[in-house]
Order: sequence, then structure tokens, then C-alpha cells
Amino acid sequence: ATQIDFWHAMSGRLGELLQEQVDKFNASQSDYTVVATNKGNYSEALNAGIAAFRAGEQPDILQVFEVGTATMMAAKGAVKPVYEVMAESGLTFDPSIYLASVAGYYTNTDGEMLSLPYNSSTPVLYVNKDALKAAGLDPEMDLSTWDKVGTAVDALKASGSKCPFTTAWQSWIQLESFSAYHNVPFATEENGFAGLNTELVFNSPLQVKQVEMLGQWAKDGKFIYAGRRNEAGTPFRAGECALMTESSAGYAGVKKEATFDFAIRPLPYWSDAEGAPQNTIIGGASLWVLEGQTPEEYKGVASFLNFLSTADIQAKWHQDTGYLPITTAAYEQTKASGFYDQNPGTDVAIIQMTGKAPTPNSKGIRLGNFDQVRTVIDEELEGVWNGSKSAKDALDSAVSRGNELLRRFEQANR
Ligand SMILES: O=P(O)(O)OC[C@H](O)CO
Repeated sequence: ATQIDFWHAMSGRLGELLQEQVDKFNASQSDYTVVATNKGNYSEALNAGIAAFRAGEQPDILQVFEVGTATMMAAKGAVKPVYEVMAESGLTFDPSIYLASVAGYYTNTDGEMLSLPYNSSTPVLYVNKDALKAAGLDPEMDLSTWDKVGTAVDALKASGSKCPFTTAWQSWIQLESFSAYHNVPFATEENGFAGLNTELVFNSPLQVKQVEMLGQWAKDGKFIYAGRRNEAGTPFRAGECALMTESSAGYAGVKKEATFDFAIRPLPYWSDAEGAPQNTIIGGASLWVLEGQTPEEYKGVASFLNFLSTADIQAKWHQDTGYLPITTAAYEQTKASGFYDQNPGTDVAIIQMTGKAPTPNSKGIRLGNFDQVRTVIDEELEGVWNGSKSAKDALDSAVSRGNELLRRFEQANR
């Protein structure tokens, strides 16, 4: 059988579920063997892919988080667009089966799919209902706004909670999605979609207010910072944290490990902010096919991507992980099975993503050197959490340092 190398960044429960899909595909036919390899976290997997390409040892398929999208799009000669792989394979490929709000992010202006939106997510609020009860709060209480979350966090702290609130992916959730959800720009030029001459603008009063609030909570022991990526999931699943903002795909681990009653709620917003709540934006990753493989391998890749897009596989992946269903059929199948009724909150992500038509501020973010920009944001936010910087100074500094990285990308890709 022809070997198809698939490099990814899924670990923990998500890694197990990905391997399950690969095993099923391998068992379903005998022409191809997909070999899935974890290459570390999203940044590490992206860097491993780039380094391997330079050395001529790239895998057939590379999973790249949404942050690496502009980098991959600019990497002409390294990427073989999915629409081309599918067309050459002779297999059926109907781009209209994919949800527009998901696939749109990975589709060029001519409507051609560049990468397969394999695991798309959006941020939501996880609630440990037992922890709310223990603090004398109604576990069904309204947590739709940051004011209301603030009330809950105060009561949790007062009753002795060691971790009232935590967040995963601070840049993605508290700044990127936060901006989209409040219909304010994160960057100019339609968040980078309209041109490489984009500039960061996430230091407006509303974003400063959010970071100020979290900084105050950190000082008061109400917000416990766990790390830049999904580290917050560990104390939340262990029952130590009462509230957590995290990717909808945090569901996979919470479902498996939580021994408490939990709920999934929409991401909170500021009720006094005009235009909120808008829609949240896409996160997670997509699958990129790399250049330099044999025709037989590309045929295998096409066959695997088709397999991943079938309604049964997609519906199960969506239900097990919390990632969005990428096709309409998988969504309809999940609805018809009664899954959303039996597992309340599992449809929050899709409603939040698709409930409103996106605006130029909310359709997504497309920036070059975005992974490096995120590192800058992470460093600056950490300065606020540890009390060494004000929210305004940190965001101003992140904007100017980030803009330098954007200019470098613009110059290199003119
Ligand atoms: O945890 P994921 O896979 O939903 O990804 C979260 C963020 O989008 C990563 O940039």
C-alpha cells in the first residue's frame, strides 16, 4: 500500500479521536496507509512542516492552525491546493457540501478550496455547575455578559474558590474573538483579508477594558492564568476552576474526564457595547496538502480527505470533539439523531458562529507572521496578569511590536 504521511498537532483525547479516524480509513481499503504523527503543539507542527519542506522531507498532509493560514497561502510552491488535488484524483468533490462560514475561511476569492477545514472551532464558556452551587449560586444563572460573569466570579472568590475563572488561548479568545464578537476591528484592511498593508488596532477602549478587567481579576485571585494555549483545560477538568473560556473542542476532554456536572454557554459579551454579540470567529485547524509527492500519494490524500468529509465520520468527530460540523449533512445528521437535545450546549458553537451574517470585523483574521504576533500578544498579556504592566501599555506595545512583524511579512511577500 502507498504510505500517506499526515503530521498533526492533536494530543490528549483529540489525538486519540484523530487516530481512530485514521485507523478506520486504513481498515476501509487496502491501497493506502495513512501514518499519523503528532508533531507537538500547533506552532511546533507548523514549524516542523516548514523545516521539513526546506529539507525536501515534507509529509503529504500537514495540519495547520488558523493562525498559519496566511503563511500557508503565501507559501506558493510548497502547497498543493485541495481543489487541485481533488480535481486531479478524479474522485467526486463537491465544495458546496461544506458549511460556507467554515469553508469560506480556507477558500480563495475564486471560490476554490485551498485547505480542508478539518477541525474548526470557536470559543465558548464552560461552567462547572457543582462549583457554582457550592458557592451558593444558581447553576443555571445567566452568564451571558461579562458583568454577570463578574458577579459569579466575586461570589466564587468570596466562598473560597481557588480558581473562579480561567481562560485558554488568551489572544484568540480575549482579543481576536472578543473583537469580532463586539464588531470592532482587530486589524485594519478587514482584519487583513483586504490586503497585506494591514495594521493592528486591538488597543481601542473596549479591548483595553476587557484586559483591565482580567488584570484586576488576576490581582484579586479571581482569574488564574494557566498558559498560552489550552493549558487551562487541565485545572478545569480536574474541578479546580469554576468557569473557563476555551475552544468548543475543549469538550472532548471535559466530556471524558469531568466528574462534575458541566454546562457549555455562549462566550460572554459586554451588554453596553454596540453591536454585541456579533458572531465569534473560526479557530482550530485545516489540512494542507504539500507539494513534491507522487501522483499515487495525491490520489490517496484525495481519498482520505473525502473519507474525512463523509457525513458519518464528520458527525461523529463533531459530537466527540466539539469541533464544528464541517458539512451540512453532518450537522443535519447530528440534529436528527437528537444529540443536541441530549447534550445541551453542544450546539452553542455553531449557533454563535453562524447566527449572524459576518461583518468585515467578524469574518475572521488573516495576518502574516500571525504566530509570532500571537507570541508578542502573549508576552504583553502576561505582563498584565503578573501586575508589571497596565492593560493600555501592554496593548499599545503589542500593537506596535506586532505591526513590525506585519511590515516584515508585507515586504517579504510584495
Ligand atoms: O483548540 P483548537 O483546536 O480549537 O484551536 C484553538 C485556536 O484556534 C488555536 O489558534
